Amino acid sequence: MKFGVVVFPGSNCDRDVAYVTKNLMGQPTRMVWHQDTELSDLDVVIIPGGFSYGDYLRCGAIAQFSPVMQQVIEHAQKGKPVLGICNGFQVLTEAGLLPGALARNQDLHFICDRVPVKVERTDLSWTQNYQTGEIITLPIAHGEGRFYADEKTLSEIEDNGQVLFRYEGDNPNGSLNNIAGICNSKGNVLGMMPHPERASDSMLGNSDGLKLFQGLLEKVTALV
Ligand SMILES: N[C@@H](CCC(=O)O)C(=O)O
Repeated sequence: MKFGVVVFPGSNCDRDVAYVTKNLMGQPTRMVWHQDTELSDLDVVIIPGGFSYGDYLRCGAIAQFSPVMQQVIEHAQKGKPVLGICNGFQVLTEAGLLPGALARNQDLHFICDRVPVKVERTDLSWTQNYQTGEIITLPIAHGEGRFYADEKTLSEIEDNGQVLFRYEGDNPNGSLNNIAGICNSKGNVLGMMPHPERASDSMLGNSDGLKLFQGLLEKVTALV
């Protein structure tokens, strides 16, 4: 399975993601510069964390206009997997591939921590290797991670079962309904604020995030 990792000016988790897909999972992985407009060789597109365009205006607000994004949208429209981690999640909401928005954390501080996260749904490839209701620990590092959606959108997200990950216990950033990660209605686009790639190598003391990437290898057809 071939992975593509999108790189914007200011991305800083691109190599961490590639380390997981290439070194830990042994899958072909291509770094995709944001001006690249050819993604047809890829099975999975990952938009990594970081500070694309210096987080000017709003996180992800400028990256959505990069040339690569039109191809990312087409990739998603074909039902192929797209994962946005942290800044990648912000880019996906800005691009309209996921509902809602990520606003500044409620205390207006950048948060860097490890937090318990509950896996809500396990019938999609992304989460099939977890148990429903399992509490995992994942790193977070963001200034704009407070998930927000208007009332109607929020109830649609909940009613459709689009919440895959929820903060357990303390809500670190004020996200509505403790939302940490959502998918689109088809299930093939996932955005999450926690960083699974930073919790994938047991050498770092936590590999709770690895199962998410491994899930993609085993049953991609279950995504749609
Ligand atoms: N720059 C973004 C995300 C950071 C990241 O992706 O790690 C923020 O502060 O909200």
